[in-house]
Amino acid sequence: MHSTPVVTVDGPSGAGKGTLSSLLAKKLGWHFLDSGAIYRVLAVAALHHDLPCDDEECVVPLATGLDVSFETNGDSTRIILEGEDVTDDIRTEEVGAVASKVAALPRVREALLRRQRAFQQDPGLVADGRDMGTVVFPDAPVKIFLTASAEARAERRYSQLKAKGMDVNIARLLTDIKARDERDTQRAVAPLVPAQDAVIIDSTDLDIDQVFEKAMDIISSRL
Ligand SMILES: Nc1ncnc2c1ncn2[C@@H]1O[C@H](COP(=O)(O)OP(=O)(O)OP(=O)(O)O)[C@@H](O)[C@H]1O
Ligand SMILES: Nc1ccn([C@@H]2O[C@H](COP(=O)(O)O)[C@@H](O)[C@H]2O)c(=O)n1
Repeated sequence: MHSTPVVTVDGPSGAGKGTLSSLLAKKLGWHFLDSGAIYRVLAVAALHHDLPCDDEECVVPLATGLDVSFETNGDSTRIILEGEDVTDDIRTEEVGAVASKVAALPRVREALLRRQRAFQQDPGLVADGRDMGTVVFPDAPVKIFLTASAEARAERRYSQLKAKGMDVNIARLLTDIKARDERDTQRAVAPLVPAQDAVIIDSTDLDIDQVFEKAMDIISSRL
């Protein structure tokens, strides 16, 4: 068994996993894995290469040889795919939707396992995703499942995209979030479910500081 500690943060889209995980990683001085970014990069690569995103035979070789690097400089990380900076391109709702399609392919998930586990390095790792506590790091000593109502998550996404100057529609965002929840929870392999030993935080009525405080309490009690 690996001795480097891992805190896993799983949950549905827009629950605040990325925000919480990066705050925790900073506070603890640990590494941070944004596993969703890997699925998003794979989605962009499939789109660039014009591959059918639901065809396992086509996507598995791409996942296995995915030429991606995460270049961290202080607080910012640039994501480079095949020599091209795709940091901003991977964050659209469209790419998120394609990511959830490639993520439903069992052999694609298998092909990305080793790449994700390689992030487990001293002094510790905070891992953000859907199956961090159930599949990728089942022995993690601290597992958090962060959720919020679909309406709260759509509102958060709306504010986030509006702040970036994007033209967004809240009803459409809510529909997209529900569709992504459906795909992520109903897929045959590594569906989105809390690990049996996860602590659930419902952030619907909590601000970021309150969520962070709860998570730090959980970590202190388990480590
Ligand atoms: N508790 C909270 N209250 C209000 N807004 C929040 C809260 N947590 C996060 N947010 C905001 O919600 C938006 C989405 O958060 P974030 O990107 O961390 O979610 P996520 O779960 O990582 O989503 P995804 O899985 O789709 O990447 C961000 O703008 C973030 O600032
Ligand atoms: N461990 C994970 C992480 C992500 N996914 C899929 O990727 C999509 C995009 O993820 P974001 O967290 O960046 O929104 C997501 O909807 C999942 O389908 C996954 O399957 N497993």
